[in-house]
Amino acid sequence: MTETPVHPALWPAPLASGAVDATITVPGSKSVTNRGLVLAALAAEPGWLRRPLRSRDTLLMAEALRALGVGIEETVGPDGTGEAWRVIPAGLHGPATVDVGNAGTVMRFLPPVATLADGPIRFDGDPRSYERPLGGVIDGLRALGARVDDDNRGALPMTVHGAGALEGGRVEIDASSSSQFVSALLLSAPRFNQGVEVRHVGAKLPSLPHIRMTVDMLRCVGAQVDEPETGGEPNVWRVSHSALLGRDLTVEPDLSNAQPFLAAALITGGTVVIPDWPSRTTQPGDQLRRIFTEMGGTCQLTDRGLVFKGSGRIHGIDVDLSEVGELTPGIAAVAALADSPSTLRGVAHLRLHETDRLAALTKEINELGGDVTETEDGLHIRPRPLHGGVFHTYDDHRMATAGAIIGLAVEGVQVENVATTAKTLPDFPEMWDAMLTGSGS
Ligand SMILES: O=C(O)C1=C[C@@H](OP(=O)(O)O)[C@@H](O)[C@H](O)C1
Ligand SMILES: C=C(OP(=O)(O)O)C(=O)O
Repeated sequence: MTETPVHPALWPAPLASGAVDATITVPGSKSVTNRGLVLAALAAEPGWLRRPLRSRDTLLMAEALRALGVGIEETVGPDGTGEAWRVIPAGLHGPATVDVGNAGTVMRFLPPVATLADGPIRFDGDPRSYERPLGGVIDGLRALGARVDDDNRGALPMTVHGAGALEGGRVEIDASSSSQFVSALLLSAPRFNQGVEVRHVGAKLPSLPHIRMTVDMLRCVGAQVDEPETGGEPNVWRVSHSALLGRDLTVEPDLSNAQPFLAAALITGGTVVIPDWPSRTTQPGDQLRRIFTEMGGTCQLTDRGLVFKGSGRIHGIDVDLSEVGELTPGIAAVAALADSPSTLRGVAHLRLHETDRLAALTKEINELGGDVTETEDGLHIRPRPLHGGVFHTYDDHRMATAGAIIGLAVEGVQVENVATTAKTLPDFPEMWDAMLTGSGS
Protein backbone atom coordinates (compact mmCIF):
# COMPACT_ATOMS: atom_id res chain seq x y z
CA MET A 1 0.00 0.00 0.00
CA THR A 2 1.43 3.43 -0.93
CA GLU A 3 1.56 6.06 1.78
CA THR A 4 -0.59 9.19 1.31
CA PRO A 5 1.81 12.15 0.87
CA VAL A 6 1.51 14.74 3.66
CA HIS A 7 1.57 18.42 2.65
CA PRO A 8 2.18 21.11 5.29
CA ALA A 9 -1.10 22.89 4.48
CA LEU A 10 -2.91 19.57 4.80
CA TRP A 11 -4.13 18.45 8.20
CA PRO A 12 -4.31 14.67 8.56
CA ALA A 13 -7.78 14.28 10.02
CA PRO A 14 -7.49 11.82 12.91
CA LEU A 15 -9.27 8.49 12.55
CA ALA A 16 -11.27 7.56 15.66
CA SER A 17 -9.87 4.45 17.28
CA GLY A 18 -13.05 3.80 19.26
CA ALA A 19 -16.08 5.43 20.82
CA VAL A 20 -15.36 8.98 21.96
CA ASP A 21 -16.13 9.88 25.55
CA ALA A 22 -15.50 13.56 26.20
CA THR A 23 -16.77 16.75 27.75
CA ILE A 24 -16.25 19.67 25.39
CA THR A 25 -16.45 23.27 26.54
CA VAL A 26 -17.51 25.15 23.43
CA PRO A 27 -16.59 28.86 23.18
CA GLY A 28 -19.23 31.58 22.89
CA SER A 29 -21.66 32.03 20.03
CA LYS A 30 -20.46 34.09 17.08
CA SER A 31 -23.97 35.36 16.37
CA VAL A 32 -24.63 36.38 19.99
CA THR A 33 -21.18 37.95 20.45
CA ASN A 34 -21.45 40.11 17.34
CA ARG A 35 -25.02 41.21 18.08
CA GLY A 36 -23.97 41.91 21.69
CA LEU A 37 -21.08 44.08 20.52
CA VAL A 38 -23.25 46.12 18.16
CA LEU A 39 -26.03 46.67 20.71
CA ALA A 40 -23.56 47.56 23.47
CA ALA A 41 -21.82 50.03 21.13
CA LEU A 42 -25.15 51.74 20.41
CA ALA A 43 -26.27 51.89 24.06
CA ALA A 44 -26.54 55.00 26.19
CA GLU A 45 -24.23 53.59 28.87
CA PRO A 46 -21.34 51.10 29.17
CA GLY A 47 -22.03 47.37 29.24
CA TRP A 48 -20.33 44.00 29.65
CA LEU A 49 -20.09 41.02 27.35
CA ARG A 50 -18.93 37.97 29.25
CA ARG A 51 -17.46 34.81 27.74
CA PRO A 52 -17.38 36.44 24.29
CA LEU A 53 -16.14 34.41 21.36
CA ARG A 54 -12.62 35.46 20.38
CA SER A 55 -12.34 34.43 16.74
CA ARG A 56 -11.67 36.11 13.42
CA ASP A 57 -15.30 37.21 12.90
CA THR A 58 -15.74 38.68 16.39
CA LEU A 59 -12.32 40.34 16.52
CA LEU A 60 -13.11 41.98 13.17
CA MET A 61 -16.36 43.28 14.66
CA ALA A 62 -14.59 44.61 17.75
CA GLU A 63 -11.83 46.21 15.66
CA ALA A 64 -14.38 47.90 13.37
CA LEU A 65 -16.34 49.36 16.29
CA ARG A 66 -13.09 50.63 17.82
CA ALA A 67 -12.28 52.28 14.48
CA LEU A 68 -15.60 54.16 14.79
CA GLY A 69 -14.66 55.37 18.29
CA VAL A 70 -16.24 52.76 20.59
CA GLY A 71 -14.16 51.66 23.59
CA ILE A 72 -13.79 47.89 23.94
CA GLU A 73 -11.58 46.76 26.79
CA GLU A 74 -10.67 43.11 27.09
CA THR A 75 -10.58 42.20 30.75
CA VAL A 76 -11.84 39.75 33.34
CA GLY A 77 -15.46 40.04 34.41
CA PRO A 78 -16.72 42.23 37.27
CA ASP A 79 -16.71 39.23 39.64
CA GLY A 80 -13.16 38.32 38.64
CA THR A 81 -14.19 35.18 36.74
CA GLY A 82 -13.71 34.49 33.07
CA GLU A 83 -12.95 36.76 30.18
CA ALA A 84 -15.20 39.73 29.54
CA TRP A 85 -15.30 42.73 27.24
CA ARG A 86 -16.24 46.11 28.65
CA VAL A 87 -17.95 48.11 25.90
CA ILE A 88 -17.94 51.88 26.29
CA PRO A 89 -20.17 53.62 23.74
CA ALA A 90 -19.02 56.94 22.31
CA GLY A 91 -19.93 59.32 19.51
CA LEU A 92 -19.32 57.42 16.27
CA HIS A 93 -16.72 59.00 14.01
CA GLY A 94 -15.56 58.85 10.43
CA PRO A 95 -13.46 58.75 8.39
CA ALA A 96 -12.67 55.13 9.16
CA THR A 97 -12.06 51.89 7.33
CA VAL A 98 -13.73 48.61 8.25
CA ASP A 99 -12.27 45.24 7.27
CA VAL A 100 -15.19 42.80 7.17
CA GLY A 101 -13.01 39.78 6.33
CA ASN A 102 -15.61 37.26 5.16
CA ALA A 103 -17.92 37.80 8.11
CA GLY A 104 -21.58 38.10 7.10
CA THR A 105 -22.39 39.63 10.47
CA VAL A 106 -19.76 42.38 10.07
CA MET A 107 -20.51 43.22 6.42
CA ARG A 108 -24.29 43.38 7.08
CA PHE A 109 -24.66 44.63 10.67
CA LEU A 110 -22.17 47.52 10.49
CA PRO A 111 -23.29 49.62 7.48
CA PRO A 112 -26.44 50.73 9.39
CA VAL A 113 -24.21 51.63 12.36
CA ALA A 114 -21.96 53.61 9.99
CA THR A 115 -24.88 55.84 8.95
CA LEU A 116 -24.81 57.19 12.53
CA ALA A 117 -21.13 58.20 12.33
CA ASP A 118 -20.14 61.74 11.42
CA GLY A 119 -18.07 60.95 8.34
CA PRO A 120 -17.34 58.41 5.61
CA ILE A 121 -16.83 54.75 6.55
CA ARG A 122 -15.16 52.59 3.93
CA PHE A 123 -16.04 48.88 3.94
CA ASP A 124 -13.72 46.31 2.38
CA GLY A 125 -12.94 42.64 2.95
CA ASP A 126 -11.76 39.30 1.59
CA PRO A 127 -12.28 38.68 -2.15
CA ARG A 128 -15.25 36.43 -1.32
CA SER A 129 -16.95 39.27 0.55
CA TYR A 130 -17.34 41.07 -2.82
CA GLU A 131 -19.52 38.21 -4.02
CA ARG A 132 -21.78 37.89 -0.99
CA PRO A 133 -25.18 39.60 -1.21
CA LEU A 134 -25.48 43.03 0.39
CA GLY A 135 -28.07 44.72 -1.84
CA GLY A 136 -30.86 44.44 0.73
CA VAL A 137 -28.81 46.40 3.27
CA ILE A 138 -27.57 49.02 0.79
CA ASP A 139 -30.97 49.67 -0.84
CA GLY A 140 -32.67 49.52 2.54
CA LEU A 141 -30.35 52.16 4.00
CA ARG A 142 -30.80 54.41 0.97
CA ALA A 143 -34.57 54.18 1.35
CA LEU A 144 -34.15 55.19 5.00
CA GLY A 145 -32.15 58.28 4.06
CA ALA A 146 -28.49 57.17 3.87
CA ARG A 147 -25.88 58.01 1.24
CA VAL A 148 -23.92 54.97 0.09
CA ASP A 149 -21.30 54.73 -2.70
CA ASP A 150 -21.22 51.12 -3.83
CA ASP A 151 -18.71 51.03 -6.69
CA ASN A 152 -19.45 47.30 -7.06
CA ARG A 153 -23.25 47.98 -7.25
CA GLY A 154 -24.99 46.14 -4.44
CA ALA A 155 -21.82 44.61 -3.02
CA LEU A 156 -18.51 45.41 -1.34
CA PRO A 157 -16.31 47.42 -1.40
CA MET A 158 -18.39 50.49 -0.57
CA THR A 159 -18.48 53.70 1.45
CA VAL A 160 -21.28 54.71 3.78
CA HIS A 161 -21.32 58.49 4.20
CA GLY A 162 -22.42 58.78 7.81
CA ALA A 163 -24.28 62.00 8.55
CA GLY A 164 -24.39 61.62 12.33
CA ALA A 165 -28.02 60.44 12.23
CA LEU A 166 -30.46 58.54 10.00
CA GLU A 167 -34.12 59.40 9.49
CA GLY A 168 -35.36 55.78 9.37
CA GLY A 169 -39.03 54.91 8.77
CA ARG A 170 -40.59 52.32 6.46
CA VAL A 171 -38.64 50.11 4.09
CA GLU A 172 -39.27 47.03 1.92
CA ILE A 173 -36.44 44.60 1.29
CA ASP A 174 -36.02 41.16 -0.25
CA ALA A 175 -34.08 39.14 2.33
CA SER A 176 -34.44 35.78 0.58
CA SER A 177 -30.65 35.58 0.12
CA SER A 178 -29.82 36.36 3.77
CA SER A 179 -31.75 36.85 6.99
CA GLN A 180 -28.88 39.13 8.04
CA PHE A 181 -30.42 41.96 5.93
CA VAL A 182 -33.38 42.06 8.32
CA SER A 183 -31.24 41.68 11.43
CA ALA A 184 -28.92 44.45 10.24
CA LEU A 185 -31.68 47.03 9.83
CA LEU A 186 -33.34 46.09 13.12
CA LEU A 187 -30.19 46.17 15.28
CA SER A 188 -29.41 49.85 14.66
CA ALA A 189 -33.04 50.95 14.38
CA PRO A 190 -33.54 52.23 17.96
CA ARG A 191 -31.00 54.91 17.04
CA PHE A 192 -32.79 55.98 13.83
CA ASN A 193 -34.89 59.15 14.31
CA GLN A 194 -38.12 57.33 13.44
CA GLY A 195 -37.05 53.79 14.28
CA VAL A 196 -37.83 51.37 11.47
CA GLU A 197 -40.54 49.27 9.86
CA VAL A 198 -38.92 46.51 7.78
CA ARG A 199 -41.16 44.55 5.39
CA HIS A 200 -39.65 41.45 3.77
CA VAL A 201 -41.14 41.07 0.27
CA GLY A 202 -39.21 38.04 -1.07
CA ALA A 203 -40.60 34.55 -1.67
CA LYS A 204 -38.75 32.95 1.25
CA LEU A 205 -36.76 33.98 4.30
CA PRO A 206 -33.92 31.77 5.57
CA SER A 207 -32.50 31.45 9.09
CA LEU A 208 -35.58 32.61 11.03
CA PRO A 209 -34.03 31.67 14.41
CA HIS A 210 -31.32 34.25 13.75
CA ILE A 211 -34.00 36.94 13.28
CA ARG A 212 -35.61 35.76 16.56
CA MET A 213 -32.17 36.14 18.17
CA THR A 214 -32.02 39.75 16.93
CA VAL A 215 -35.48 40.51 18.31
CA ASP A 216 -34.72 38.83 21.65
CA MET A 217 -31.43 40.65 22.10
CA LEU A 218 -32.97 44.01 21.14
CA ARG A 219 -35.70 43.50 23.76
CA CYS A 220 -33.09 42.53 26.30
CA VAL A 221 -31.46 45.97 25.97
CA GLY A 222 -34.80 47.74 26.30
CA ALA A 223 -35.89 48.16 22.68
CA GLN A 224 -39.57 48.08 21.72
CA VAL A 225 -40.05 45.53 18.90
CA ASP A 226 -43.24 44.34 17.12
CA GLU A 227 -42.77 41.19 15.10
CA PRO A 228 -44.75 38.51 13.28
CA GLU A 229 -44.30 35.81 15.92
CA THR A 230 -45.96 37.74 18.73
CA GLY A 231 -49.06 38.70 16.81
CA GLY A 232 -47.62 41.23 14.35
CA GLU A 233 -48.16 41.28 10.58
CA PRO A 234 -46.40 38.45 8.69
CA ASN A 235 -42.95 39.46 7.39
CA VAL A 236 -43.02 42.87 9.12
CA TRP A 237 -40.84 44.00 12.01
CA ARG A 238 -41.10 47.37 13.77
CA VAL A 239 -38.53 48.84 16.13
CA SER A 240 -39.24 52.15 17.90
CA HIS A 241 -36.74 54.93 18.44
CA SER A 242 -35.38 54.63 21.99
CA ALA A 243 -32.26 54.73 24.12
CA LEU A 244 -30.64 51.32 24.72
CA LEU A 245 -29.48 50.00 28.08
CA GLY A 246 -25.93 48.88 28.77
CA ARG A 247 -26.35 45.30 30.03
CA ASP A 248 -24.20 42.59 31.55
CA LEU A 249 -24.62 39.76 29.05
CA THR A 250 -23.11 36.28 29.27
CA VAL A 251 -22.68 34.74 25.82
CA GLU A 252 -24.05 31.19 25.38
CA PRO A 253 -21.78 28.49 23.92
CA ASP A 254 -21.91 28.38 20.11
CA LEU A 255 -24.26 25.46 19.49
CA SER A 256 -23.40 25.34 15.77
CA ASN A 257 -19.76 24.91 16.77
CA ALA A 258 -20.83 22.06 19.07
CA GLN A 259 -21.94 20.23 15.92
CA PRO A 260 -18.69 18.47 14.95
CA PHE A 261 -18.30 17.14 18.50
CA LEU A 262 -21.87 15.83 18.62
CA ALA A 263 -21.27 14.31 15.18
CA ALA A 264 -18.23 12.51 16.61
CA ALA A 265 -20.44 10.84 19.24
CA LEU A 266 -22.91 9.86 16.54
CA ILE A 267 -20.26 8.40 14.24
CA THR A 268 -18.26 6.52 16.85
CA GLY A 269 -21.19 5.37 19.01
CA GLY A 270 -19.69 7.41 21.86
CA THR A 271 -20.77 10.09 24.32
CA VAL A 272 -20.12 13.82 24.24
CA VAL A 273 -21.19 16.27 26.95
CA ILE A 274 -21.51 19.97 26.12
CA PRO A 275 -21.61 22.01 29.37
CA ASP A 276 -23.84 25.11 29.61
CA TRP A 277 -26.16 24.04 26.77
CA PRO A 278 -28.98 26.57 27.29
CA SER A 279 -32.44 25.22 28.14
CA ARG A 280 -33.97 28.06 26.13
CA THR A 281 -32.20 29.68 23.21
CA THR A 282 -32.75 31.22 19.79
CA GLN A 283 -29.59 29.60 18.40
CA PRO A 284 -30.33 27.38 15.39
CA GLY A 285 -27.79 24.85 16.67
CA ASP A 286 -30.34 23.80 19.30
CA GLN A 287 -32.14 21.99 16.47
CA LEU A 288 -29.22 19.52 16.42
CA ARG A 289 -30.90 17.78 19.35
CA ARG A 290 -33.79 16.85 17.05
CA ILE A 291 -31.81 16.33 13.83
CA PHE A 292 -29.03 14.17 15.27
CA THR A 293 -31.60 12.17 17.28
CA GLU A 294 -33.39 11.39 14.02
CA MET A 295 -30.01 10.37 12.58
CA GLY A 296 -29.45 7.80 15.33
CA GLY A 297 -28.38 9.50 18.58
CA THR A 298 -30.09 10.18 21.88
CA CYS A 299 -29.73 13.25 24.03
CA GLN A 300 -30.63 14.58 27.42
CA LEU A 301 -30.32 18.01 28.98
CA THR A 302 -28.84 17.46 32.44
CA ASP A 303 -27.10 19.51 35.14
CA ARG A 304 -23.83 18.67 33.41
CA GLY A 305 -25.07 20.11 30.11
CA LEU A 306 -26.26 18.31 26.99
CA VAL A 307 -25.37 14.62 27.11
CA PHE A 308 -25.42 13.24 23.58
CA LYS A 309 -24.87 9.56 22.80
CA GLY A 310 -24.43 7.75 19.51
CA SER A 311 -25.99 4.32 19.05
CA GLY A 312 -23.41 2.99 16.62
CA ARG A 313 -25.95 3.38 13.78
CA ILE A 314 -26.25 6.48 11.61
CA HIS A 315 -29.47 6.96 9.66
CA GLY A 316 -30.10 9.10 6.61
CA ILE A 317 -32.54 11.99 6.93
CA ASP A 318 -34.95 13.96 4.75
CA VAL A 319 -34.96 17.44 6.21
CA ASP A 320 -35.68 21.08 5.41
CA LEU A 321 -32.68 23.05 6.71
CA SER A 322 -33.85 26.54 5.66
CA GLU A 323 -34.01 27.67 9.30
CA VAL A 324 -30.61 26.22 10.15
CA GLY A 325 -28.57 26.56 6.96
CA GLU A 326 -25.25 26.91 8.78
CA LEU A 327 -25.66 23.31 10.04
CA THR A 328 -25.74 21.88 6.50
CA PRO A 329 -22.03 21.03 5.99
CA GLY A 330 -21.89 19.04 9.25
CA ILE A 331 -25.16 17.23 8.52
CA ALA A 332 -23.99 16.41 4.99
CA ALA A 333 -20.76 14.94 6.39
CA VAL A 334 -22.67 12.68 8.78
CA ALA A 335 -25.17 11.77 6.05
CA ALA A 336 -22.31 10.60 3.80
CA LEU A 337 -21.54 7.95 6.46
CA ALA A 338 -25.14 6.88 7.11
CA ASP A 339 -26.91 3.57 6.43
CA SER A 340 -29.50 5.14 4.09
CA PRO A 341 -29.77 8.11 1.71
CA SER A 342 -30.48 11.69 2.76
CA THR A 343 -32.16 14.68 1.18
CA LEU A 344 -31.24 18.12 2.54
CA ARG A 345 -33.65 20.81 1.34
CA GLY A 346 -34.37 24.55 1.63
CA VAL A 347 -30.77 25.77 1.46
CA ALA A 348 -30.28 27.29 -2.02
CA HIS A 349 -28.93 30.43 -0.30
CA LEU A 350 -25.86 28.44 0.83
CA ARG A 351 -24.45 28.99 -2.66
CA LEU A 352 -23.61 32.52 -1.45
CA HIS A 353 -22.18 31.67 1.97
CA GLU A 354 -18.42 31.55 2.76
CA THR A 355 -18.17 29.50 -0.43
CA ASP A 356 -20.78 27.82 -2.63
CA ARG A 357 -21.39 25.20 0.03
CA LEU A 358 -23.64 22.99 -2.12
CA ALA A 359 -21.03 22.74 -4.89
CA ALA A 360 -18.15 22.35 -2.43
CA LEU A 361 -19.79 19.56 -0.42
CA THR A 362 -20.79 17.71 -3.60
CA LYS A 363 -17.30 17.91 -5.09
CA GLU A 364 -15.33 17.08 -1.96
CA ILE A 365 -17.48 14.16 -0.77
CA ASN A 366 -17.57 12.73 -4.31
CA GLU A 367 -13.77 12.99 -4.60
CA LEU A 368 -13.56 10.69 -1.58
CA GLY A 369 -15.76 8.17 -3.44
CA GLY A 370 -19.16 9.50 -2.38
CA ASP A 371 -22.36 9.91 -4.36
CA VAL A 372 -23.80 13.38 -3.81
CA THR A 373 -25.88 15.38 -6.26
CA GLU A 374 -26.94 18.98 -6.03
CA THR A 375 -30.63 19.76 -6.30
CA GLU A 376 -32.15 23.17 -6.92
CA ASP A 377 -32.26 23.87 -3.19
CA GLY A 378 -30.04 21.29 -1.51
CA LEU A 379 -28.32 17.93 -1.74
CA HIS A 380 -29.12 14.24 -2.29
CA ILE A 381 -26.58 12.09 -0.48
CA ARG A 382 -26.38 8.35 -1.17
CA PRO A 383 -23.80 6.84 1.20
CA ARG A 384 -21.05 4.71 -0.35
CA PRO A 385 -17.78 3.41 1.08
CA LEU A 386 -15.39 6.37 1.10
CA HIS A 387 -11.60 6.45 0.74
CA GLY A 388 -8.88 8.87 1.83
CA GLY A 389 -7.82 11.97 -0.08
CA VAL A 390 -7.58 15.74 0.18
CA PHE A 391 -10.73 17.52 1.41
CA HIS A 392 -10.58 21.10 0.10
CA THR A 393 -12.17 23.79 2.27
CA TYR A 394 -12.41 26.97 0.12
CA ASP A 395 -11.73 29.24 3.15
CA ASP A 396 -14.90 27.90 4.76
CA HIS A 397 -14.68 26.98 8.44
CA ARG A 398 -17.65 24.63 8.20
CA MET A 399 -16.12 22.77 5.23
CA ALA A 400 -13.04 22.16 7.41
CA THR A 401 -15.07 20.72 10.28
CA ALA A 402 -17.10 18.64 7.79
CA GLY A 403 -13.82 17.13 6.53
CA ALA A 404 -12.75 16.36 10.10
CA ILE A 405 -16.08 14.58 10.73
CA ILE A 406 -15.63 12.33 7.68
CA GLY A 407 -12.00 11.72 8.65
CA LEU A 408 -13.12 10.13 11.93
CA ALA A 409 -14.49 7.18 9.97
CA VAL A 410 -12.41 7.21 6.78
CA GLU A 411 -8.66 6.60 6.85
CA GLY A 412 -6.36 9.05 5.07
CA VAL A 413 -8.57 12.17 4.83
CA GLN A 414 -6.42 15.31 4.74
CA VAL A 415 -8.18 18.60 5.36
CA GLU A 416 -6.68 21.46 3.40
CA ASN A 417 -6.26 24.71 5.41
CA VAL A 418 -7.81 23.57 8.68
CA ALA A 419 -6.70 26.98 10.01
CA THR A 420 -9.76 28.47 8.31
CA THR A 421 -11.73 27.26 11.36
CA ALA A 422 -10.31 30.41 13.05
CA LYS A 423 -13.30 32.28 11.56
CA THR A 424 -15.39 31.04 14.47
CA LEU A 425 -13.41 28.37 16.38
CA PRO A 426 -9.66 29.09 16.45
CA ASP A 427 -8.79 26.12 18.70
CA PHE A 428 -10.63 23.52 16.65
CA PRO A 429 -7.67 21.17 15.87
CA GLU A 430 -6.57 21.15 19.54
CA MET A 431 -10.14 20.59 20.76
CA TRP A 432 -10.56 17.74 18.27
CA ASP A 433 -7.35 16.06 19.43
CA ALA A 434 -8.34 16.49 23.07
CA MET A 435 -11.72 14.87 22.37
CA LEU A 436 -10.06 11.89 20.71
CA THR A 437 -7.36 11.40 23.33
CA GLY A 438 -9.88 11.67 26.15
CA SER A 439 -8.24 14.81 27.52
CA GLY A 440 -11.21 17.05 26.60
CA SER A 441 -12.09 19.80 29.07
O1 LIG B 1 -27.43 36.47 11.81
C1 LIG B 1 -26.56 35.60 12.00
O2 LIG B 1 -25.81 35.61 12.99
C2 LIG B 1 -26.45 34.52 11.00
C3 LIG B 1 -27.47 34.31 10.10
C4 LIG B 1 -27.40 33.26 9.07
O3 LIG B 1 -27.11 33.90 7.85
P1 LIG B 1 -27.97 33.70 6.48
O4 LIG B 1 -29.38 34.07 6.77
O5 LIG B 1 -27.28 34.61 5.52
O6 LIG B 1 -27.82 32.25 6.14
C5 LIG B 1 -26.33 32.21 9.37
O7 LIG B 1 -26.15 31.37 8.28
C6 LIG B 1 -25.03 32.88 9.76
O8 LIG B 1 -24.05 31.90 10.06
C7 LIG B 1 -25.21 33.70 11.03
C1 LIG C 1 -22.83 31.53 7.04
C2 LIG C 1 -21.98 31.69 8.05
O1 LIG C 1 -21.36 32.84 8.41
P1 LIG C 1 -21.60 34.39 8.09
O2 LIG C 1 -21.90 35.02 9.41
O3 LIG C 1 -20.30 34.86 7.51
O4 LIG C 1 -22.75 34.50 7.12
C3 LIG C 1 -21.61 30.54 8.92
O5 LIG C 1 -20.96 30.79 9.97
O6 LIG C 1 -21.93 29.37 8.60
